[in-house]
Amino acid sequence: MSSVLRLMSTITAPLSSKCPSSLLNPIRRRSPPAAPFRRSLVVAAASSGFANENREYVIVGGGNSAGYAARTFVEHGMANGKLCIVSKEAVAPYERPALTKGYLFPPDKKPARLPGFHTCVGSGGDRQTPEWYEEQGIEVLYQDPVTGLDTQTQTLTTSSGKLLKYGSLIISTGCAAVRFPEKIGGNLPGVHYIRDIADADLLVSSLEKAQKVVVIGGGYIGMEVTAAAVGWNLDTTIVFPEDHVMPRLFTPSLARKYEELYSENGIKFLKGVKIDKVEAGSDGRVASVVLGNGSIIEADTVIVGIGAKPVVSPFETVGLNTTVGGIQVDSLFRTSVPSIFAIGDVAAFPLKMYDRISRVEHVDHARKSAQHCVRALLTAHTHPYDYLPYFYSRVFEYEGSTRKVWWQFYGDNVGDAIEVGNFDPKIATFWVDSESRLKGIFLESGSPEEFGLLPRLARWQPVVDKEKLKNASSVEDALDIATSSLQVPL
Ligand SMILES: Cc1cc2nc3c(=O)[nH]c(=O)nc-3n(C[C@H](O)[C@H](O)[C@H](O)COP(=O)(O)OP(=O)(O)OC[C@H]3O[C@@H](n4cnc5c(N)ncnc54)[C@H](O)[C@@H]3O)c2cc1C
Ligand SMILES: NC(=O)c1ccc[n+]([C@@H]2O[C@H](COP(=O)([O-])OP(=O)(O)OC[C@H]3O[C@@H](n4cnc5c(N)ncnc54)[C@H](O)[C@@H]3O)[C@@H](O)[C@H]2O)c1
Ligand SMILES: O=C1O[C@H]([C@@H](O)CO)C(O)=C1O
Repeated sequence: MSSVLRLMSTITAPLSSKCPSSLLNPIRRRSPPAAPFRRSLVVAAASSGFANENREYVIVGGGNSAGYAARTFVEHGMANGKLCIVSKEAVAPYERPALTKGYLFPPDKKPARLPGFHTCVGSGGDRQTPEWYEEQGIEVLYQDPVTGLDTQTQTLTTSSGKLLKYGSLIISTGCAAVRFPEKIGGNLPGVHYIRDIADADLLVSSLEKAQKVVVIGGGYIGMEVTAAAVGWNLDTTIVFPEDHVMPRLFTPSLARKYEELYSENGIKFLKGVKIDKVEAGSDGRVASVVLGNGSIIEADTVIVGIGAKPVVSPFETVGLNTTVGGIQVDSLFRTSVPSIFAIGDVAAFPLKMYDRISRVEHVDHARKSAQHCVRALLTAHTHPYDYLPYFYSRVFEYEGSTRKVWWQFYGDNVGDAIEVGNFDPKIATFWVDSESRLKGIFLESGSPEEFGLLPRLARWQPVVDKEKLKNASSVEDALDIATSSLQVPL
């Protein structure tokens, strides 16, 4: 599998070959969504609030992108009495990244709790508490997932039996954790998956009495939760099938630096192994993990982070294109059905810079796609979404930790990888293609100024001297070499 495919968990169809013409020429194909209907609903909403069943704008999903979409509706003065959010969760939208970071700090290190991290605090915006939604006149239906959609009558059905008629619909249902099947112990008490705050609460209650933890999966969740378990002083083992952590993004050499740091913190690694099953003890709770090679690891708590899949149900049956994995949209987040949009993790969108259709399962895209979609919907602007991929992580952040880790990555991890620095604490990797263009940059422990260079470099893709970069004396030197190749002012 190419590294491009691995990095994005994406569909990598070149736009020109596989994208339907509606995606390539969205503006010619369709007029702005359902404008006359929208106007009639404004009148209905203004005169009767939410008493009647018509909602002008409905967002399905109460996660990261929903919170940012709500903020954008408010900024345009289009929320009050017009916007409804239908959520499966019991709480208002929050910054999901906190769940495997501040939320898992040990009890004596001031763990993050709501209302502290409601959107949009992660990007310096307002803390949108449930009261904020009320004050803005936004209707939020909690714990009432959407179960059906009729596109002819523009009506949603919820699990409690509500019928919600919409003018424009934004689908922001995100992803769900991939689970192990029940028959191999995937649902045993003490086996955890982390997607939402209810999952994180369950995990914390297990960690409070845990001694032996096994983390399955060497991706984002695996790396962040394993580091969190160190803060709780738990006997922790991480198990995954590949030969190094973060295989979709890290080079083997970069991964080794993080693995060494984790080992110094007492974490044990079992690499290149598959899981056979998870077994219960006499009390019915998880007691061990059986590996494909027959060995058994004792565990009272197991955390599974083996990937996520887009939540397309119940929308896959109503004519939306879900053959690409998520819900396919154009550069303004319009689906193939008029007046229906999709944003965030669930949306398969044209990644203009690299000329392919992608899904991105990271919060920066969740935020930006929400803002872009709502602005396009409300102002009828037609600028195509032109996203620069940005991923990051932070671990060992809690007070008293001996070594904090924080990295950022921008761009595309294709071409030759050139590593600079010794992880003391900085290290950088530059991905350079066959035409010597800088395509992607990873930086650990940079200063704010250094991190600030990354998006500009990844966006402008300067032609760099690979030999000079390889011989750079430090991360600072390498960044100087790369930025001096930029043809545009910084
Ligand atoms: C534990 C964790 C840590 C993360 N950390 C980072 C990080 O450090 N950096 C980073 O860049 N990204 C991170 N991510 C990824 C980031 O959180 C997601 O990309 C982002 O949350 C996507 O936003 P979204 O709105 O598309 O989906 P979500 O935030 O997942 O929201 C989807 C919402 O839809 C709801 N829903 C689903 N189905 C229905 C239905 N039928 N009816 C009603 N509601 C429904 C869900 O309950 C949820 O509330 C993390 C993800 C997780 C799980
Ligand atoms: N900092 C961040 O951006 C961040 C942090 C946490 C979560 N997330 C998001 O949450 C979602 C889930 O994260 P994740 O870490 O589960 O996914 P991931 O794709 O990052 O990693 C999955 C890992 O599980 C392993 N794996 C797959 N199948 C397995 C199996 N059968 N047995 C054992 N291991 C197996 C893979 O080898 C891989 O290392 C993703 O969308 C991710 O982007 C992001
Ligand atoms: O983007 C983020 O938002 C939360 C937190 O900053 C909110 O306070 C978090 O941990 C992130 O990485």
